[in-house]
Amino acid sequence: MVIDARNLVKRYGTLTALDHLDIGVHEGEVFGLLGPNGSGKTTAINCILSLLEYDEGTIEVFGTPMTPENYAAKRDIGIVMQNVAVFQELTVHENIDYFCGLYVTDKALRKKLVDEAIAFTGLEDFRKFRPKKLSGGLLRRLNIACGIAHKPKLIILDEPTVAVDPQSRNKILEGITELNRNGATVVYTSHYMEEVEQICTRIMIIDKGRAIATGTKDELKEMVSIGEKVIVDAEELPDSVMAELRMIDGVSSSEYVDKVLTVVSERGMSSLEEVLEILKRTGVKYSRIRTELPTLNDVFLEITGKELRD
Ligand SMILES: Nc1ncnc2c1ncn2[C@@H]1O[C@H](COP(=O)(O)OP(=O)(O)OP(=O)(O)O)[C@@H](O)[C@H]1O
Repeated sequence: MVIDARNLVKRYGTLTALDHLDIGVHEGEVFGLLGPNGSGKTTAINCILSLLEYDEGTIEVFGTPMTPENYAAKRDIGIVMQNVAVFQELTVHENIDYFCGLYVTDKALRKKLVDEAIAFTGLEDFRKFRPKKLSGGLLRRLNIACGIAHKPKLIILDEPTVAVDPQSRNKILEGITELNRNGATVVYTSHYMEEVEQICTRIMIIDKGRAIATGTKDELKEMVSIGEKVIVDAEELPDSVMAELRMIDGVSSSEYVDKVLTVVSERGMSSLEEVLEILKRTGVKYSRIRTELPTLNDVFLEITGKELRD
């Protein structure tokens, strides 16, 4: 296992930020830590990296106990923190060279690695720029380049796309997938379920410092009792039609709010055909129709009773 953290407890005064949390990350995974703001993602990462003391538990990284002095392990870890941490007085190139130089002393090798990191993050045109001249998205890309230039075996990214424009966000997500394809194990924290679904091979959903579910996105979605949702924009919907919709075999709930009809089926069931048949037969005027499969938000909602994006 690349990371084997067991029974982690971290308290800040009376607040328990990590509550007997186990995190196991296997080689080659893109492991997603998904949870709302304040659920303990950053705290968990900081404990794993030995940047933060914890109250209980054990942590091994690359099979060795993780301590602040475990430099052998640290050399093989790339960290991209939530807050951009670069030197304002250094250029893009100098920043990446500085961080890479913490791990790589051979100048020729370092030059090659820095150039690769610049190309990888698409910063070629900004080599000589200082951070304050960069947009938010480019700054994030610089932050990533600084964390990964030395080609670490394990890359930990803590919410690297917060407040990033869609173009940079896509570039970042594609880049992470590519790093993984090139052999890095990745730990990715986020409160955006779409991102985690897009790039992570296995996901742990956490809430209040506790793991509430772990698995592939398909495994997690199998945990929810609902199946497909049919969503229809309809100007008007008489109660008699609502009553008929509720009678469809396998429908677990239906509601009509703000001119939007939502019919939810039980797991493994679909009601699209019947919904359409009833709407047509009863002459209900409708416009847009779409279906949605369960999301990770539904998993979160069903287990915790609240939305992931509170
Ligand atoms: N230094 C600290 N002192 C006291 N409480 C803290 C400290 N750092 C974090 N906390 C609290 O611990 C809990 C977990 O915070 P943490 O930052 O790990 O969550 P997170 O999931 O990373 O959230 P975010 O996405 O907002 O960073 C929160 O309730 C937070 O307020």
